[in-house]
Amino acid sequence: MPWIQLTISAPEKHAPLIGDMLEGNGAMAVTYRDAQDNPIFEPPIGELVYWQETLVTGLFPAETNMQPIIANLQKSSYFKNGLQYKTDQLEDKDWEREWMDNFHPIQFGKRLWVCPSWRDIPDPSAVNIMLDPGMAFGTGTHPTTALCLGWLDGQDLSAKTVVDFGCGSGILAIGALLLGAKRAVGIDIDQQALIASKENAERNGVAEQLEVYLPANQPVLKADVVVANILAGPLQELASVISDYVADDGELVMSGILERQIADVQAAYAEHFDFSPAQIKEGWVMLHAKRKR
Ligand SMILES: C[S@@+](CC[C@H](N)C(=O)[O-])C[C@H]1O[C@@H](n2cnc3c(N)ncnc32)[C@H](O)[C@@H]1O
Repeated sequence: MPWIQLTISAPEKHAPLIGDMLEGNGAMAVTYRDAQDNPIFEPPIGELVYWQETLVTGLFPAETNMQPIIANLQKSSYFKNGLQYKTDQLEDKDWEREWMDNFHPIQFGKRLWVCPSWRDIPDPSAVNIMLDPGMAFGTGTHPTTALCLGWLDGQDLSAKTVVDFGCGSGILAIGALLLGAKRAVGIDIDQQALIASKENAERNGVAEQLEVYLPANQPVLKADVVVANILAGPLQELASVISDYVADDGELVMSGILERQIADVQAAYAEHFDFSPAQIKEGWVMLHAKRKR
């Protein structure tokens, strides 16, 4: 399927919100790059802090009418000095190549590395997730995935059962299995994500321990750890479904939340969960909670 790629130059601190706006307008995937390393726009006249700009790129299906989306962005107060944007038509193979060029091994916490399957492993003695995200979300480059991986890295997951709600590429479920979990269940509304998760699990030798499901078929079970990196809206709508997966002494980790959405998400879970202080990275939030006793 060919794609339209919309690339916007945004102030670094607003980049997550711009990415959120692109997703809210139908982007299938959003990536972030430092504008200094990837200059494609002329610096605005008189603008001395160009290096603080981030290139936010949204990938849209080819049939998308981009004009209303661009008009919406132009109205936003983030672009009071003018919206700098560029659209390109992309074939699947170009998108894949773009990912491949921009995706390098990254370390999370003390033990965990995410390594693109086509690159060399920097530290063979580490816990290495070999990953090829395909069209599914989840390479570790997004702050929400990074926050969840960092949390998983700090846990003793030996023999634990983990539910990865919104599994995308399977990165969190596979990371948990490689860190010692005995069983992981990935759930996603996107069939491509389930395929990518299974392929990545094979690549990492943990396919037998990972089951994947569409929500319509999701199993009934209690998990020691539930990670849900989806957006604040679905986290609130699915509060009872997600809560039901958490065992009595289990833990819940949620991300995909913006700072201004913390209170609403916590309120949806407050009856049954006690929250630790929020962890924040580049405007994105990870919430950790334990079931109330
Ligand atoms: C932000 S990505 C997270 C992927 C991966 N877990 C990670 O941490 O990088 C969110 C994923 O949740 C899925 N998703 C969105 N809404 C969902 C829902 N209501 N139920 C299940 N999955 C959902 C999307 O298809 C997407 O793959």
